[in-house]
This record gives sequence, structure tokens and C-alpha cells, in this order.
Amino acid sequence: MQQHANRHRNASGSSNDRSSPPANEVSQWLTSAPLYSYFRVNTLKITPLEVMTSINEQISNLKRLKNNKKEQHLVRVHKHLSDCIVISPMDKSLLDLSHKNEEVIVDIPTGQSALRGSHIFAPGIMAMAPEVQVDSFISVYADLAKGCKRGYQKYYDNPMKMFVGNGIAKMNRRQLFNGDINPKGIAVEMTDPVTGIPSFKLPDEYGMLQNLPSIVTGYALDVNENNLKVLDMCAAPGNKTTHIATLMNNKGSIDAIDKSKIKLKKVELRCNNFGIQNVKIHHFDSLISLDTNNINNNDDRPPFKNESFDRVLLDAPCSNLGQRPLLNIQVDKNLIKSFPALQRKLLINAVDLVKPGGILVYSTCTITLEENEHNVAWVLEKFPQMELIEINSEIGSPGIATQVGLNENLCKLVRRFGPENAEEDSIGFFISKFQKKVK
Ligand SMILES: C[S@@+](CC[C@H](N)C(=O)[O-])C[C@H]1O[C@@H](n2cnc3c(N)ncnc32)[C@H](O)[C@@H]1O
Repeated sequence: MQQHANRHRNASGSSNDRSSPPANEVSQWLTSAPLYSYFRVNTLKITPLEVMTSINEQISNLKRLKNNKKEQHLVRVHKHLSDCIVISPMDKSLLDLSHKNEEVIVDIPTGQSALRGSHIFAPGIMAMAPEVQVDSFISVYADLAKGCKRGYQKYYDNPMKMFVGNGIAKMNRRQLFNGDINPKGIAVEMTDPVTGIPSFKLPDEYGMLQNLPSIVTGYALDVNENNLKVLDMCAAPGNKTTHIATLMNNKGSIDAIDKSKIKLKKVELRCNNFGIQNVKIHHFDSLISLDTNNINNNDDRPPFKNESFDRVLLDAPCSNLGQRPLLNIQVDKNLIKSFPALQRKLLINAVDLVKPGGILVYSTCTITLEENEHNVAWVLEKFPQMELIEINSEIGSPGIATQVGLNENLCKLVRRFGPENAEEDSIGFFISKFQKKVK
């Protein structure tokens, strides 16, 4: 019996459903980088056309493309999202992906970012060959074995170093490892990443690289009306807060809560860069964001009164099994199992804080059924005042139906981003949208 159950178990964490992709397909998908990158334009300061022109200029100046006769159309505005620019990968036949003698070793997060089109920043470099000069053309490897000590002097020979592409050194070994001060800034400009995703640099105020489903989440909150009162319960580092504020055109108000003080600094910085003025930042625990004992007379800060908000976003802490590429997937089963309980506690507060007629969006950047469809089914069962409503988006797929989760019809109302989403190859993600019934 056990054997039978395991055969049908899949990486989404469930048995008995036939629509989840098999585990090997999921792990292959998780370890690879999404095909496209997306830049969400800060429309408070600049138009998508201006940003597109600027990205286009930088990309067409890349050496690989400049010397090539084939015309490439790598940059376009998303057909459904007017503030989202889609950047396609470069034609791989134009890239120089031969392994160079001179190399640098980077840590796993830096390797993952390079696969998504980032340059290599100094703090991510573990080792650099002594012969590397500024402007040398070098190979970059991610140390999947985590065996390379920072500043390692010899050639790092390990079968678990993964080639992520080639680039031009902008610092040498001495600048990286001999100084007293930790170096910052770009140490290698990636010109030929194995994924072909081009790198570019724009002023911070123009907007930010953001995953497609995160952009869809901002739209799902429906903030077109004037003077809405919005609560973002898990806001840092502010990707969605800044998008929602932009969609609100700086009108109304957003209370942005997070329990991480350090990460809230990023929310503040982004809001300042983007020219956002309608966000109030609170270092607080959203598990106690509801004023159950009526102790707070100030509605400018948490805990907030019952039914205070027109819109609530709960972009919940989760198992993160969607953040591609995950070059070393380490599944701590006990940690993963702990998330649904935390998410449900946050959902209880979210339900209480939204006004009748108001909207609650619940999202995660993971693909497990327990943190997604099962939590949605739990809300519907526990809170009859909450109705699951459609997300008007053609992007993403319906949810996965199971006996303990959502049925086929309810699955059509949610958006799931996983290996089944071949067309808009993105990170793993889940979005659901509820409306509180008017009494
Ligand atoms: C998925 S991230 C949010 C990402 C963010 N919405 C964005 O788009 O940039 C989850 C966040 O929840 C925060 N968090 C976890 N538990 C929390 C709690 N009890 N109260 C408030 N924030 C919490 C974490 O610090 C983390 O920043």
C-alpha cells in the first residue's frame, strides 16, 4: 500500500491526484532558470516605451549582438501587462560559451543570479585565479559543493562546480581579497551567460526586475478605485508594495508591515527611489496585527481594528519551492510542513482585517498544494463570509484539483505558475483572490 502511494506522490507534495507533474520533471524545472526576464516600469517616473528604448540600446550594443547580421527582437511590452517589459534570451549560437583558462568561483546565490542575467558582484566571489587582469575575458563557475573557501589561492578543481557563462573581469584578485574593506560593486560583467539572458543596468527610479507572477499579483488586488485603504501584511523587500502604490498612482494609502527590520529598509529605499508617497511602513508582526482587545486608539499604526481595509495582500512566508533556478534544492521536510500552519494564522488575521465587500489576495512563491490550494479550501470552509473570485488574468494556469483541496471549478479561479506553464516560463507561484461578502 505504502509503495503504491509513493508511486503516485509528486513534488507538489500530494498523492491521489493525476494532474500534478511528476517529481523528476519538477526538479528539472526548479533547477533551470526561467526563460525570460521581466522589468516592471515605475510609471510614476517614466514610460514603458522610454525604458524599452534604453534596454534595447544597451542590449544591441552587446559585443555578441553588434557583430551579428541577424536582427534580434529581444525586448517588448507584455501583451497583457502595460507596465511590464519582457526580455527574451539572446540567440545561443551567438554566445561564446567556451571554457576559458582564467576563472572565478562564485557562491550559489550569485551563480543563480548570473543565470537570470545579473552581473557578478564582488561579495559573491569565492575565488579568482591570480593571473586574471581587469578586462580579461574569464569563465564563471558556481560552487555547488560549497567547498571553496573565500580567497582560495589555487585552481579550484571540483566536479560540482557549474559553468554559468563568461564575462569581463572588472576587478582583480588583489582588489577582491587583499583589502581590509569588503569590496562592493560589479566584479565581472557577464557578457555570455549560458542561459543567454542579457544583463543591463538602469537607474533605480526606472523600475525593477520582477518576476511575472509577482506583477500579476499587484494587478489582482484591483486598486483602480480612488482613495483605497490597502494593507500589505508581509511587505519586504517591497516589490509588490511599490507596484501597488504605482497602480494607485500615489493616491489612497498602503500600510506595509513586515517583521524584518533589515528588509524594511529596502522597502523604504525603493519607495524613495520610485517617488512613492502613499506607503506607511510598520515594523510589526502580522500575526498580531488585529487589535482584538481594542487597545489601540491610533488607526495610523498596527494593531488595526477589525474590517479596516478595502484591500489586503497576504504574500505569505513560504517554503520558496518556486524560486528558480534552485541550484541546490535542499528540502527540509519539517520546515516545509511548518508553513501551512503559519499561513493559516496569518490568513485568520487577513480575513478579519478586510472590510465587507473588500478584497483579500493570498499568494506564495511555492508550488506545494498544502500551502496553496489546500489553504484556499481551508479559508472557504472556515470563513463562509469569504468567496473565492476570479483573477482576471490570462497568465498562469488553473490550480490543481484534489479531494482534500479545491474542486475543478474552484481551481479555475486561482492562478498557478509551475512546470505546466510552458508559454510564460516563470518562477513557481500561486495567487488566489477572495471577496468578503457584504452582510
Ligand atoms: C514572500 S516574502 C514577501 C515579499 C514581498 N511581498 C515582496 O513582494 O517584496 C515574505 C515576508 O514575510 C515576512 N514575514 C514572515 N513572517 C511575518 C510575520 N509574522 N509578520 C510580518 N511579516 C512576516 C518576511 O520577513 C518576508 O519579508
